[in-house]
Amino acid sequence: MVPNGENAQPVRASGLRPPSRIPATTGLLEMSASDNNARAIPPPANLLKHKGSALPEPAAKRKTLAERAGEPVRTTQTTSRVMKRSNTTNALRKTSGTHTTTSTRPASAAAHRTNSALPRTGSRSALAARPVSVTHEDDDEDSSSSSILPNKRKAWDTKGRLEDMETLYSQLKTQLDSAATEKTGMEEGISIYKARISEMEQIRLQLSTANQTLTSELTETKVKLSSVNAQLDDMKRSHSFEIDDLRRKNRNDVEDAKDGHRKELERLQREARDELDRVKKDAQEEADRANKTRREEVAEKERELRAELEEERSRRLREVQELTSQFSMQKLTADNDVTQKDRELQTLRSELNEVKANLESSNALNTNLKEKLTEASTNTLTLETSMRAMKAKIDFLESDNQAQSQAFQDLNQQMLDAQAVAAEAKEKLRQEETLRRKLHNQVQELKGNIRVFCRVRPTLGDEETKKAELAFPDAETDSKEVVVQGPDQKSAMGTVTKANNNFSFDRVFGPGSQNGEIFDEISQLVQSALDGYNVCIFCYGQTGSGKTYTMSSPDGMIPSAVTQIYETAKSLEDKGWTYSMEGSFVEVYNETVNDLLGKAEDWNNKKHEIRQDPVKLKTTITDVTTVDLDSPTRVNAILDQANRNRRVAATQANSRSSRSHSVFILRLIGENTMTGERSEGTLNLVDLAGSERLAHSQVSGDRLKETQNINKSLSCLGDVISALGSGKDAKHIPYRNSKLTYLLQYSLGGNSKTLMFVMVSPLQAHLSETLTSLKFATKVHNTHIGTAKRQAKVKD
Ligand SMILES: Nc1ncnc2c1ncn2[C@@H]1O[C@H](COP(=O)(O)OP(=O)(O)OP(=O)(O)O)[C@@H](O)[C@H]1O
Repeated sequence: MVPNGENAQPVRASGLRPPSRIPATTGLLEMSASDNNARAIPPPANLLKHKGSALPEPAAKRKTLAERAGEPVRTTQTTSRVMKRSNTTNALRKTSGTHTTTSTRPASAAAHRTNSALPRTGSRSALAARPVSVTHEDDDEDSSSSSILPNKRKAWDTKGRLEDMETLYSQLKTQLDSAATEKTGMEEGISIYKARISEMEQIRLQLSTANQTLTSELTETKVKLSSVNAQLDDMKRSHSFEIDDLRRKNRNDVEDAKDGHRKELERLQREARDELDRVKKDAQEEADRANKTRREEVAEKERELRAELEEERSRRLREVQELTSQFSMQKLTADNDVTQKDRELQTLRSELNEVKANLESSNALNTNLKEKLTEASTNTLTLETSMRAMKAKIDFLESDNQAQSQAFQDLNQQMLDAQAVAAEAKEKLRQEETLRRKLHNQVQELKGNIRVFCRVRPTLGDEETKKAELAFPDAETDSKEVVVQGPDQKSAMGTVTKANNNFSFDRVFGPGSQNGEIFDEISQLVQSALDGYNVCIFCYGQTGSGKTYTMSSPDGMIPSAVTQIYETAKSLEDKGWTYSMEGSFVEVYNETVNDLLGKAEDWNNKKHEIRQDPVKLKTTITDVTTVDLDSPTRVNAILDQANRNRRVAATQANSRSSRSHSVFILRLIGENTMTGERSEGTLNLVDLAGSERLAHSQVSGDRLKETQNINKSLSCLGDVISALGSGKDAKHIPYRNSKLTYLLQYSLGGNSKTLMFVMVSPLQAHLSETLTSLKFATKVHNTHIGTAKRQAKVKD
């Protein structure tokens, strides 16, 4: 419907015409809905994003009119609803008497104005005029508006159908009007934008003018700055010139002053030299004069002295001549006296010779008489003896001949009896020795073939204050127990307690024990070795617990054993036994056998192999040095040699004794010439490497290898002992798992006697290792190993 004159609105500032009015009957409802919708529509997202911008945003993309016209009915309906809403709003406003000036501003322009810098007037009206999205209310509305047309017209109701057509036409018209209005609104928007652009252009021009002004100011300032810099440079230059001048002047002054001083110095030196020369000359002249005077004085004095000397000499000569004449007179008198005395002396001598001759002849006579007397008494004695012999011969010849021969027979019988008794006694003695050996072995067996002794070393130096709590409850009686107070233990209640760990062994030696006392206990085992058993005594314990002290010190087990063996062998000689003793000393280091009596330098080149003889139950090591122990003192030389070699092999961080096992092997071969018996025993004295368990993670390289090997060999030793204890067959004992156990194969187990010393350090710091060692020793102590067999046989 074309807007009529009544609906024409006054021309607003924007120049837009208001939309045509629609009937007021539906206007209220429409207004509410569209108004609400307008408020409910959020600003487009791109507007929110650019809130801060002062420039107008381009219109949101919307469909062109042509596009909208091409859309189906729904689009048309929407457009018509918008138009209706606009009209309704305007109608309402008109009714309420409110005159708005910008009620028909295009929705897009109004929406954009929300964030634009343009003046905000009538935004609400503009929103009200904006097309809105379809709602359910709109749907209702559509249905009510479509009800304008009768749903069904009779075919013959041409008039009615014509009315419908008209109605549709009027609606289309309204729609076209509305599109034209919208177009006008958009044009108006464009003109506003243009105005705004020109405004902005003006601002830009102003800004560029301001910019130019500022640029020119900046240029001016720069120029000023450069002139100031130039001035500053000038000042600097002039200042430096001044300084240079001053320096030059100063240098010149200094040089002048130096020159002056040098000249003055030269002058003074010259003067001093002249003065010196003059003084020297004067002194020389003075000296020459003085010399001359002195020489003259000396010459005068010399002349005087010569005259005096001449005078004295002539006086003395005169005196000598007088004395010579006196002397010749006296000499003459004396010569006369001497001649007279000589004559008297000759007379006396002849008298003396005469007396001497008389004496000699009387002496010779005396000797002659004595000899004759002795000869006579000897003759007398000889005669007496021969007379007595003659008398005895006469008596014997006169006695009974038969009694004589009886006495002879008795004597012979007595001698035979004595020999028989002696033979019987010897046999008894031999039997007793055999019995003693048997009984000794029985006693050893009763004690068990593996025994464990514990030794606690004393504290040394300042260690007294660092002691752990160790007690020996039965020290006065059996000496078999040791109690070790464990580390602090915190209970759940927070109370701290210390547990007592009780250990019991075959014998416990406290810190006061001496090596001699300990040897008394093991001497029986040494005796067993002499009797033909294989014996193994080893010391187990952590580094510094006293293993080497117990084994190798001068009164330790090795020297004492050798001395005992030597003494016993000597005493057994009476019983028909002769012994030979051979010793070798090896170390097992990193699963390699080294000869401690060889040369340490050869250790890397010489390989020693362990060979087992299962028939003779004998172990030998190839290429190892064997020493005949023909005297007990020889053992000291052996120990010294071994120590020297170990010192050579030791490294800075590694004392060899703590990191290797040493084995002193003593082979004892006894033969009894009386009985034909033969025995072969071996005594192994082993000083094990430090048993402290080092964590592999703490070490690397050579030290790691050492640690692994020590740990391995000690655990193999434990395995062998426990396998022996479990009564396994010899074939299943893991001797081969380490060089140490393989070396000791025939000295550990059923065929031998074993003694283990567990060495204990008394220090608190070593408490944990102490407990570990004692627990290991307890396991060994609880092991029962089968009966030992003697390596003895009767010679063929
Ligand atoms: N019973 C003891 N009486 C006096 N001193 C002792 C005794 N036992 C050990 N010592 C001393 O303690 C120190 C350590 O002893 P020793 O060298 O024998 O220990 P170790 O266990 O053999 O150590 P390593 O494993 O390093 O060879 C030495 O100085 C030694 O003289």
